[in-house]
Amino acid sequence: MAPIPSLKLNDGNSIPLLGFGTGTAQSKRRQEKPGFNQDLVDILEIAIKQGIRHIDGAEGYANEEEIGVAIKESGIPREELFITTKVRDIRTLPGAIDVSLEKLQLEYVDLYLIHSPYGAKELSELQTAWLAMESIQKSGKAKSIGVSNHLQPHIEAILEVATIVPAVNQIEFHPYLQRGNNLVPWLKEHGIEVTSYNGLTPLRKGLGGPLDGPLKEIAKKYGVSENAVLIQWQIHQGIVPITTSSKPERLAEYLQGVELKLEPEEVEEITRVGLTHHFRASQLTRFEPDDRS
Ligand SMILES: NC(=O)c1ccc[n+]([C@@H]2O[C@H](COP(=O)([O-])OP(=O)(O)OC[C@H]3O[C@@H](n4cnc5c(N)ncnc54)[C@H](O)[C@@H]3O)[C@@H](O)[C@H]2O)c1
Ligand SMILES: OCCc1c[nH]c2ccccc12
Repeated sequence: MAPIPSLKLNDGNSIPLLGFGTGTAQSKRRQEKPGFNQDLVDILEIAIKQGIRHIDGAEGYANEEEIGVAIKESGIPREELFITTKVRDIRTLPGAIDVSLEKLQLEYVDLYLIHSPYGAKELSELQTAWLAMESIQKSGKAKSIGVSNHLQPHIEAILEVATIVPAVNQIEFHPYLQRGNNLVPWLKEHGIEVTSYNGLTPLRKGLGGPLDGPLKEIAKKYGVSENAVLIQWQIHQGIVPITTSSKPERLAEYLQGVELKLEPEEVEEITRVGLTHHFRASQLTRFEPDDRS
């Protein structure tokens, strides 16, 4: 399979168009079987063998050690991988990166994110945190720096003091959460790329909603899975989906989504139908819950 294409970030670095998430699919497993998560190492190794090069981790997922082992065991040269981690508590910056790098057994991460703005009581705390993030990038411990779950006011506060514009904002994004179509264009105008999570919500908690029919039809037309269609729907808009699975066959479906070509009318139909509803995956009450993941 051809290498997964990349998107250029505002600092000149490139981010592969599909990321493998380590935060949610494995959380149930962690509760059932605490301790070193060999299942995560195994699926990461499979994902890397299948061509995935972008891994999304976080201090808060408590699995950086496993990611480090999988990277070492994959045998893939470090510079061919794109590794993200996130700081959980901004008050631990800039030292937190050293702890993460030690667990990951890495000299640097490709992308370091502030996991959430909500740990800050005042916007000034976010500004202080951002300056610490800048010092981390300057030290070479993170090639790129960014944020996650930040809304426009959070980023506006950061931009007031920034000498480095965040490269990325990682947010929940799917047809049923397009944020009134405002946040993504605003981020792009400011040179900030978007990586998305919960992108498969219409096929999970949103199952039973108005997108069921269109997704099924489009997937049938191209002989791919519906999640491939949703992945391409994001990539088509210049968004980098972060998704995951513990099932290798699903990873293969996701990869088909990277290569899929959709007609502009198909992308628009998903956008239009998705905009008829608005909810976060975590707060869904409208459709029948789906727990097949
Ligand atoms: N920054 C943040 O605050 C934040 C929050 C949540 C997730 N994340 C990141 O994003 C990653 C992906 O998040 P996600 O797991 O919610 O993403 P997702 O919406 O892509 O869902 C992936 C899950 O859907 C399941 N799935 C795939 N196809 C399905 C189908 N047809 N029917 C039913 N289930 C199906 C998979 O097995 C997997 O468990 C996480 O692992 C984490 O790395 C970040
Ligand atoms: O990324 C998953 C959701 C999330 C946001 N902040 C966190 C901190 C620790 C663990 C998970 C999260």
